[in-house]
Amino acid sequence: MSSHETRPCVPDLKKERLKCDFNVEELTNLIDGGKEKTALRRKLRSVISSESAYIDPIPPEYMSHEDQFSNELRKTCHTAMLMNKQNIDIKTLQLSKAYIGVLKDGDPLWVHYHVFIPSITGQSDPEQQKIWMEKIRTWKIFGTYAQTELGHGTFLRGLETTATYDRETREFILNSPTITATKWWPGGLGHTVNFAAVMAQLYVGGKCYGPHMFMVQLRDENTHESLPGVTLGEIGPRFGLNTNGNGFLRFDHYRIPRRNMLMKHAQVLEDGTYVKPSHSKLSYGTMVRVRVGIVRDTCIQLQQAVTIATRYSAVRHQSELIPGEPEPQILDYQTQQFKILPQISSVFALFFAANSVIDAYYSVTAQMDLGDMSLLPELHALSSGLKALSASDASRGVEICRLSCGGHGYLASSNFPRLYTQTTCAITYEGENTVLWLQVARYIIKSYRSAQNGNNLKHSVSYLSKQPRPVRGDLSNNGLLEAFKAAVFKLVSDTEGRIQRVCAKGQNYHMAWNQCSLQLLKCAEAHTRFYVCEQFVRKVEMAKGTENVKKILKNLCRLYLTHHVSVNSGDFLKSGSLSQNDIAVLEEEMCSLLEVLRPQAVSIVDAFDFDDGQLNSCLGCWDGDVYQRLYDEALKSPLNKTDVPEAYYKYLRPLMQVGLKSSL
Ligand SMILES: CC/C=C\C/C=C\C/C=C\C/C=C\C/C=C\C/C=C\CCC(=O)SCCNC(=O)CCNC(=O)[C@H](O)C(C)(C)COP(=O)(O)OP(=O)(O)OC[C@H]1O[C@@H](n2cnc3c(N)ncnc32)[C@H](O)[C@@H]1OP(=O)(O)O
Ligand SMILES: Cc1cc2nc3c(=O)[nH]c(=O)nc-3n(C[C@H](O)[C@H](O)[C@H](O)COP(=O)(O)OP(=O)(O)OC[C@H]3O[C@@H](n4cnc5c(N)ncnc54)[C@H](O)[C@@H]3O)c2cc1C
Repeated sequence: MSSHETRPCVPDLKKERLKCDFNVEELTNLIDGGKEKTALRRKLRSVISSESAYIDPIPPEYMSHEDQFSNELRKTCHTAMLMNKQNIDIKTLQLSKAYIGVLKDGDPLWVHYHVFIPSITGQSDPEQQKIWMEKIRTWKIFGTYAQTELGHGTFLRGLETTATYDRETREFILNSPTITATKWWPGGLGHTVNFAAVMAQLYVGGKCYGPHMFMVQLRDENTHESLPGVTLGEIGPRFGLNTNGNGFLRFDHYRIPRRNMLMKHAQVLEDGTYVKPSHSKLSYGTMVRVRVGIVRDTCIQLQQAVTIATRYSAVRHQSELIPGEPEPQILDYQTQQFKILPQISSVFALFFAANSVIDAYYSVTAQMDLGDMSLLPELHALSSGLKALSASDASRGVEICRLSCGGHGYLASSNFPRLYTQTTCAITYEGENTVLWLQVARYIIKSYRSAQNGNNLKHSVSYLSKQPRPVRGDLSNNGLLEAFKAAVFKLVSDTEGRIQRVCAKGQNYHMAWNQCSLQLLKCAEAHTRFYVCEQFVRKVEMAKGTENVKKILKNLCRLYLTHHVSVNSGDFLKSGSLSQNDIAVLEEEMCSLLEVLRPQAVSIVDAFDFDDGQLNSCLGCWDGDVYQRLYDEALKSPLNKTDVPEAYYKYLRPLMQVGLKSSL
């Protein structure tokens, strides 16, 4: 049973928690990766929760843009000091769930820790690392990842910032030749960081060698003033993440030493000789790493949203289910269960997928460090697909959770608006989703063709070697995975056939690709969905623990499978891997699973173990005292400081005094 079991809560939630038939703490440990990790997370959380510096002086919604930024910078700097005192690695803290809730609308140093530092460690040679990492460790250098420009974010070969080698002075000259060459978006670039890892087109002896990365000082280390030749600023208010300090940057023939090119993979020697990397896309390595991390991050955002929606749905009563009877908890409506429970299953699907892609990342990069690049294309496809799938599933999931809370879900005090803006931007950053889906499709089509030519395929696409033949009527988990394979195979073979047909009509390959890109997107998503389903099934099969926790996992896994078969039933029918009757049986099973899981829903989300400070939501609080919290939060509005606001005297009263002349 949960350790929270004895804390007071409203009767509805008490009743829900008493229904719990599994060990909540065991599920928490599973999600954390073991008992010790739960203990560590809670220890970190208790350090964080006891810090008065993290209390916002007023709700940030009521602060100016400038004050919001300053308040978050204050907290992020306090964290650095605190972790230093406690001898805790700040990157570990930031990736831990323990830190959730401290920064409300973005961390101006997030890109420094999780994109800039990995760029330095992953892209510079040992000598460069030694120099720069020392300065990073001693807080002399804070940096960002400056790649995107006003004119180009996706198409990196189209970047316009140039880094031209001057052999005489052994320097690179950085320049922004056009307005569209302005770096635009990098987190912290506005007014926080003093350095940046800058992606620029490398020119040596008049020849362009494509995008390469450079370590560039932007501000004076003592005064923090921008250096001559560098123009910096903030890009203005955004849909969300308004305190990330996203900035712009222009160079005017700005010189940096030759050794400021990051030289782990490619080099420019003093005499201007270019030494090429062992794989042309190694300079894109940071992006692969961050895409992998995003899967885990979006999963945690969805955990917060489903916790809020589930608890609120247990507390909220509305309408009549049976005429004349008391209003039921809205969680008793099947339609409400259908909004929320598939999102809970999605959390677990993303959780297992995130773990598996993180493992793949470390094992492939270890091989790459030994010089074997053969698995990079598969890792690129896998990380791109999972980044795209997790970002779009999680942001859709957060929005469904918000809608499931009716009007109150629209209030800032529900915390849904922030959660949504945090999750939806992951669809765009680190590779826009459509673009990444097309990268996955490219890998799948290439693999399919390679198999047609008799070659062996890498593990994740090996099922594209030959037409899978699922056993008709086998609706077990393995049976459904086989059906998935057959459905994806059919999508891929049809799409590849269509590309060939378009080409046969005289169209060039690239135009044919574009004409088939809607189907290509479908192939990519279906392939990635299959991967996620397979990981879910296998990880649940392997899960250790008590029978009741395993039962919860099995039911959630089954809900995930039946839900996604139902949503994509057309693909299964077209491939002949499932019949109409199979689909009807599976949809009925999905509805029964909603009923089976409903009594456990509150306890499952309790297992995510967020405290109220982290959820920051009137609707999702542990005790369920929703209405009092909503009322108290409304009273904090500055407009409620006076009964009659000043705006009344300025605008409304003069209008009322004039009166209406015409009788409309
Ligand atoms: C283990 C990890 C643990 C922890 C990680 C830590 C934390 C992360 C956690 C969470 C994040 C949470 C919050 C974040 C808050 C704020 C935001 C923070 C950061 C955002 C930062 C950014 O957005 S940085 C900018 C990102 N920009 C992009 O992603 C640009 C997208 N564009 C591209 O990647 C490429 O240009 C392209 C793929 C679209 C096309 O490239 P290009 O035109 O050059 O190539 P081609 O199309 O011609 O393809 C050539 C072949 O190369 C293959 N390819 C392409 N990319 C790669 C790659 N990266 N690796 C390997 N191979 C690659 C391509 O497939 C082609 O192959 P072929 O064989 O088919 O020829
Ligand atoms: C919150 C946030 C933080 C960010 N942080 C950073 C950062 O720290 N550093 C940094 O360098 N950048 C950062 N970025 C920039 C981000 O990486 C880019 O916005 C992203 O890569 C998308 O590029 P774009 O904006 O040029 O979109 P575009 O590529 O212009 O996309 C616009 C539309 O065109 C479509 N499109 C583009 N190319 C193709 C194609 N080949 N095929 C089909 N459709 C296509 C897209 O699908 C999309 O619908 C950040 C962005 C955000 C929102």
